[in-house]
Amino acid sequence: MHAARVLIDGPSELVFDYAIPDGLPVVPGCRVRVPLRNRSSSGTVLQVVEAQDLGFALRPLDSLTDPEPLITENLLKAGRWIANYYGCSMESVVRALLPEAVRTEENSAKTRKTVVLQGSPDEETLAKLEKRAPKQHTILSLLAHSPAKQLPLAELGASAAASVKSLASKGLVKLIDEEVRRDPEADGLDEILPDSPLTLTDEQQMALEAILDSISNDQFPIPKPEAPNMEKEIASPSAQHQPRSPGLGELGDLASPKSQAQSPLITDHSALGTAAKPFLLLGVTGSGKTEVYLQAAAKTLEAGKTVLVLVPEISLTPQTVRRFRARFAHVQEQVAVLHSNLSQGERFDEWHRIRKGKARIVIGARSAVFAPLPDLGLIIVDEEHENTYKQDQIPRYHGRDVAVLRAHLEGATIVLGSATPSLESFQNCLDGKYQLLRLTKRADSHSLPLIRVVDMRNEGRKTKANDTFLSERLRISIERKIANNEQVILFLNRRGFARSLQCPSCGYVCECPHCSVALTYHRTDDRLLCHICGHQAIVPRKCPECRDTGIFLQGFGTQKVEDVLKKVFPTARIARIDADAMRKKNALRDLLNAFQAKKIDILIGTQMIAKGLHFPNVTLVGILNADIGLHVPDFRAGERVFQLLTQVAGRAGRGELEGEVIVQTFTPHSPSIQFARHHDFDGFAEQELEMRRQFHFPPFTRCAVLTSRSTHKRLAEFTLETLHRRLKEDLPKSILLGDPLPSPLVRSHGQFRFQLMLRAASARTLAKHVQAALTKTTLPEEVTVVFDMDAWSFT
Ligand SMILES: Nc1ncnc2c1ncn2[C@@H]1O[C@H](COP(=O)(O)OP(=O)(O)OP(=O)(O)O)[C@@H](O)[C@H]1O
Ligand SMILES: [Zn+2]
Ligand SMILES: [Zn+2]
Repeated sequence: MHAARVLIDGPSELVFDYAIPDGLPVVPGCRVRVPLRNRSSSGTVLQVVEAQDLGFALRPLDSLTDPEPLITENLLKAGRWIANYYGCSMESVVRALLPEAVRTEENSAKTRKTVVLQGSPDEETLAKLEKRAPKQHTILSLLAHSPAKQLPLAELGASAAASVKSLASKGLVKLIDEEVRRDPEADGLDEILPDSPLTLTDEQQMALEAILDSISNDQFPIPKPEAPNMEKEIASPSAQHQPRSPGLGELGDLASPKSQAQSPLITDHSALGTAAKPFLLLGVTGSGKTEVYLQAAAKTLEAGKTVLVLVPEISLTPQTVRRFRARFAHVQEQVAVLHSNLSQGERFDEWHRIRKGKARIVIGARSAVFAPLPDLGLIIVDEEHENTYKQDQIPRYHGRDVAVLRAHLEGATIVLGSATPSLESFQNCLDGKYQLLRLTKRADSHSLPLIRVVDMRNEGRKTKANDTFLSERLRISIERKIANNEQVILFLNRRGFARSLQCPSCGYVCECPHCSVALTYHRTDDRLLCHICGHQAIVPRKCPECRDTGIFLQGFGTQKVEDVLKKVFPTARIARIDADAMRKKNALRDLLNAFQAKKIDILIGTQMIAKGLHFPNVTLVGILNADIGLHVPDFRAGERVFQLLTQVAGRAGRGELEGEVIVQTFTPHSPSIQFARHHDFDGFAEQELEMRRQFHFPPFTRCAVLTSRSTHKRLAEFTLETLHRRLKEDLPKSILLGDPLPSPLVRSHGQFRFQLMLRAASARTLAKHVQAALTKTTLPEEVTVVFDMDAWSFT
């Protein structure tokens, strides 16, 4: 006899076996109702197992909630891998796999009463009806003239029900419950004009052909990704930590002990044909990557397969989404865009449309990686370097890496695209794990914009105190553009909290001698601290380089910039995009539309405006403070600044007019700025990778962060110190263990936070060791401990 191993919905992570009643087609991934103590509960079947003889009969499960499994076998496999690798509960992963809207039964499909004509009535019947029941006659002729020979009951008038009932009793019509789609696009969206494929440039053509070759090549073996044995996200016993449940540890199919591969998820690359490798499409800004995606997607659909497109965030990439809609306007009903603001009902319908293969091209952010597309042929991850792909809540998965895994499980082709790929992905190309495709020229054959670097160390003396962020050069350029009716984007690189010390006259920044990241100033005890290794330093009263005494804390916000600019350019129309200004629904869309329509001269923004926007009339992009992001306690700081400068600069000169970029900085010689200035990704990657190798950072190690949080500062600190001591016992040589330290953002949401960083060549070794330490430690009730594998945020 077989039993279903069922994960019960709810936070307690309970797993129980239930007998499967005869004839019930229960397979892994099915949703079921089961008896639990004296009530009924819902759950997900993780496995179907041989029932053991326990000396008593297993309780049978009650029923299947859906006729078919909601989670496909491949997604269930991916889910198990995520639970293991990121050290979170399978329950939390099932929550990610099945959106709330799909799990709760109240959202079930919306239907409407519909009247369907049955055959065609003979003359005699019609004549009789016309005389005796004119209303029934009218309904029949309406139906006969409707294209589908059916009409919603509601459209037949208020009192049609009785007539329809008697028509039904005569067998002339049938009343059915027709499923209707709650169409998220039914109202309010701008009209989309269909467009057609462009003639590709040679580079685009070569990239497309490589991708298409891989799609038509079906020999795609199933990989064994590295799966460390982490159990779950760990919390205090009362809050989240529950005794280990049966079933979750048994991950035989994925947890291959031999797998040792480091980066994204692929173990034995020799087993994969060359065509099967993930592609990294490295194309300079404006090189036409999107056109390559569009044509690859079209071919995939033609081949009868489906397409998944991941973007960093739907609301921030409106132009990319619109281009997909326009290209596939002729099969509009096959496109699903998974916005975060879909209603529960809409989400339910879109999800089922996808699962049934009705929506064959899905566009969405991170969580769309779990869209249940059947026959997946192609996955595109646009702007693959974006940190929004890393989820910062349980389960803390990386959407791009899960996409790579999913592509392998499904035998699909995957294309990661960016003008500034992550060093993780680029190193995978150097290692031969990914295949690099390059677009080196802008598609419209315009040249990349000229980037000028303004040394702000010389500006302080020239300008008045209240507009020190605006150099002469930038001010003059803005004036000129406005006079010419051209548009300007000003970009403010902002980090709210972590402050570094920088000398205003020479630009010197206090850095950690061991880690080469900026030291963070802690006001409370007036000291500088390295948030990676714990190195401490006293605050210099004079600049160590130039002896200037004005060494200061830097940072100003978009609001202030806007105020000052309004004074400096009183006639200009100025608008600001930042998280505060964009709280209102559609505010971003309206503002971008206004900018497109040239109703705004100067647009000020933060990181938000760095992503794939395309405004032909923008001829000047100013970057006000290129340094800020450079001096945060994060080993990816230099990489982020390079990415931001390159992406932002890429917004200039995308039309007929030539573009100009002005970068203001206190550290004009920093490599991130210089390489960005020369549009030199390879140069940047080479020197940055050398630094990463030397200091043992990713992609050469796996890096995880262990954080303790509590409203009681001392408790949080003490807990992490205890964990640190445990971690030090029998520490494997290959693990680099950092000190327990206050987080850069030490207090957040009323909780005190302490963290330590772990690095190792193997994620598995790392996770195992952490798990062992946690098992040995009893966590106090009020403390939450969070494990973040492949951490992307160190705040
Ligand atoms: N083969 C082509 N012929 C003519 N124009 C093209 C071609 N391919 C793309 N374009 C146009 O060039 C512009 C830039 O292309 P696209 O936005 O696809 O580049 P991208 O690489 O995705 O840019 P980014 O990374 O900066 O967002 C668009 O206006 C697009 O319509
Ligand atoms: Zn100095
Ligand atoms: Zn350090």
